[in-house]
Amino acid sequence: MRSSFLIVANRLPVDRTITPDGTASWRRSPGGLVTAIAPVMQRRDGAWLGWHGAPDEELKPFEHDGMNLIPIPLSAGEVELYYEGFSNATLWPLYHDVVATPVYSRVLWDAYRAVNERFARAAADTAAENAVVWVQDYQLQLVPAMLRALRPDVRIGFFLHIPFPPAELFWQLPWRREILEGLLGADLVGFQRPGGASNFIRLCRRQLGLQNQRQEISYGERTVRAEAFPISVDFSELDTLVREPHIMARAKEIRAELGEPEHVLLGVDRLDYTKGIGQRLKAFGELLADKTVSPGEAVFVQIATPSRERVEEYRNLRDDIELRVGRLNGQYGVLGVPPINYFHQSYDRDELAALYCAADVMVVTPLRDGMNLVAKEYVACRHDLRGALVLSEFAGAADELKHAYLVNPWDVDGLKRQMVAAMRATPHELSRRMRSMRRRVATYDVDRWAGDFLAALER
Ligand SMILES: O=P(O)(O)OC[C@H]1O[C@H](O[C@H]2O[C@H](CO)[C@@H](O)[C@H](O)[C@H]2O)[C@H](O)[C@@H](O)[C@@H]1O
Ligand SMILES: O=c1ccn([C@@H]2O[C@H](COP(=O)(O)OP(=O)(O)O)[C@@H](O)[C@H]2O)c(=O)[nH]1
Repeated sequence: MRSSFLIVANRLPVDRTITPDGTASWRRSPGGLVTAIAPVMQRRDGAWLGWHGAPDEELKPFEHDGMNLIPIPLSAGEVELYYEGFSNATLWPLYHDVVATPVYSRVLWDAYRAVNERFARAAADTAAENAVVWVQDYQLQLVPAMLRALRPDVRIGFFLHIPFPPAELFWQLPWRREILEGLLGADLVGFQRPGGASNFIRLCRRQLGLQNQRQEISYGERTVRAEAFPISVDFSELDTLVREPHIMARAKEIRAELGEPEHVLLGVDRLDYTKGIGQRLKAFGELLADKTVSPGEAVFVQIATPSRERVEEYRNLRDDIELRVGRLNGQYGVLGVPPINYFHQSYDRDELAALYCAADVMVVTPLRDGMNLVAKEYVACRHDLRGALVLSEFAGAADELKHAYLVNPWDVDGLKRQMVAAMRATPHELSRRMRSMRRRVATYDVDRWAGDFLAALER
């Protein structure tokens, strides 16, 4: 059946997994893109095209949690070259300020182009006459132009969930022209921050010699708009969830399980080198070393969910983080009281909400991050106006959450100072900051994000 509203993303909201007894089941896909797009899709009629997380498997369209899902197959070779390769070993580090060295390889590029072509064809086959097609993220930057060539009647939006880098970095990419032309196939290109939109406009001028009037780029007969739309969370759903007795009880239980420390600090991230997990552990380790805090008085809970585990940088990162955790616990722990509770596991919404409620200080220290929904989720969960957010200036969320304890994660002393300030803040100070951040996230929630983007696309 054809749809008049399509989401096209690398991932579907669920991954197909095979349990040890051989039965197939579905598990929520990792990351913030799914967190944000799923509620948008559940409230609209339409279909979501994406990969279902299992290589070499062709599946029929199916319904899940009120969403129509259309699986796009990827072979094991394509997973390696397109997903792990060009998407996550080339574009991901390049777009995150080259915090790791990008791999430039023609073989990876060829796979990226071929998979983008498959997504574009699938979208062209599924879109109804004059449909709205909303393409998501860096894995599919060629789809807008490919789809336009196949279906000039449809309206095409594109949203980039990660930062769009400055021209000086983007310039490294041997296929910079092709990527820009791919994106220009859209009618509207959305970014997390205004800086991303202006980087893109500047590159279109420099690389392609195009003219623009503020946000509007003239491209042949068409005009393409480039604008920031900061993504957000389902504020009211989280705000309602954390008032439920089972979440409140679980939050209390978590503090008890941790030994009723005075300060619970929390980190929740995919195990990714952009997230600054090492930097925050270093800062916490130094606070233990100089006895600013003692084990038992302060406990750090770090959830590092498995991510892109076959990419070399991610494997190295895991070794590095686990070595650090082991060393710090070995050096400063006392029997039954490890200062760091580290989990390489994924948790569901209820457990995360309880953890957010149990944490006095949420520590979000990416070296670069498109938005960081974890920061906004923490704010949405703290209707008690307690809790402090330590937030990196390099996360998109820092534009909006100005009353967080803002940090430069490269500055260890600054990071330590802000962690201590957050731990020692008075209830009055905490509520002043939290109230203001909650006002922002409540107003600019995920519905507002999608509504603003789609309204701009329709204009
Ligand atoms: O699909 P994976 O390779 O397992 O990675 C998970 C997702 O990571 C990235 O998330 C980004 O989107 C968030 C929501 O906009 C944003 O808050 C965060 O800063 C980004 O890193 C990636 O962009 C997604 O495509 C992945 O699905
Ligand atoms: O064990 C976990 C850890 C994280 N998340 C969710 O994963 C998303 C992470 O999004 P974010 O924007 O912070 O970063 P990303 O992983 O997309 O880079 C958030 O919605 C978290 O609630 C989750 O469901 N289970």
